[in-house]
Amino acid sequence: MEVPLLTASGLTKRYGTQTLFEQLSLTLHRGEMLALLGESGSGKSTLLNGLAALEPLDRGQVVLQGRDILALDEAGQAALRREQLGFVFQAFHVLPHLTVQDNVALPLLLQGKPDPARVATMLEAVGLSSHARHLPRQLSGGQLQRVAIARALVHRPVLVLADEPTGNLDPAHADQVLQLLRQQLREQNAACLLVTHSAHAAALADRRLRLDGGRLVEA
Ligand SMILES: Nc1ncnc2c1ncn2[C@@H]1O[C@H](COP(=O)(O)OP(=O)(O)OP(=O)(O)O)[C@@H](O)[C@H]1O
Repeated sequence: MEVPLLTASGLTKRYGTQTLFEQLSLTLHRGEMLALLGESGSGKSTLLNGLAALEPLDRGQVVLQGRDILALDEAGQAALRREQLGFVFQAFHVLPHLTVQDNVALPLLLQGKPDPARVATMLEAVGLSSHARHLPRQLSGGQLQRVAIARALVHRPVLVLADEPTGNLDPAHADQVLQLLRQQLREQNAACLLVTHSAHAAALADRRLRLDGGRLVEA
């Protein structure tokens, strides 16, 4: 059996006396898209952010390609996020004053590895070559979400963390964005953890887990 890309174990998060989840385990393999479902407030976003050390967990280990993310110091975690992770959120986090191509180029610039050819390839892949020099305000919601996907993948991350990436989109555009994400993951042999309320999005994943009462169950 192939070694998992990511192995998380013992994940525990409490707010005061409330235990959001306790002793959760999770594995992800390369090329895999795993959907994370669960009611509002069940802790999906907290878990997603916890895996990337964007939110402190009370306990747990998150081993990505042999390295325990939570055991790294802050600089080490930031470097790992920059180099190995890609993020897609519902609110896009597309920077309003940068053109589409500059937004997509950002992860490469942050690593000191500018690569205009790679940016052009990603814009082509998401069907936005003709919008390269546009500003975000000139784009539709679906187009913005495609910018976010291009940016999340431009630096070839091994793991993409996506939190409701289609939450703002109509079904046709949601489907387009998800298919695109899938295709890009496959091409790069990367994995994706996809937090979603959408049954349709979940159906496109390889595997589905539900966070329910602090436990992860097959969905
Ligand atoms: N800083 C905080 N202090 C106390 N409680 C918090 C804090 N942050 C989040 N919570 C609680 O943790 C719970 C889980 O929140 P989280 O955003 O992870 O849920 P979710 O499953 O992603 O929800 P949704 O589907 O609505 O986005 C919520 O009940 C929330 O109120």
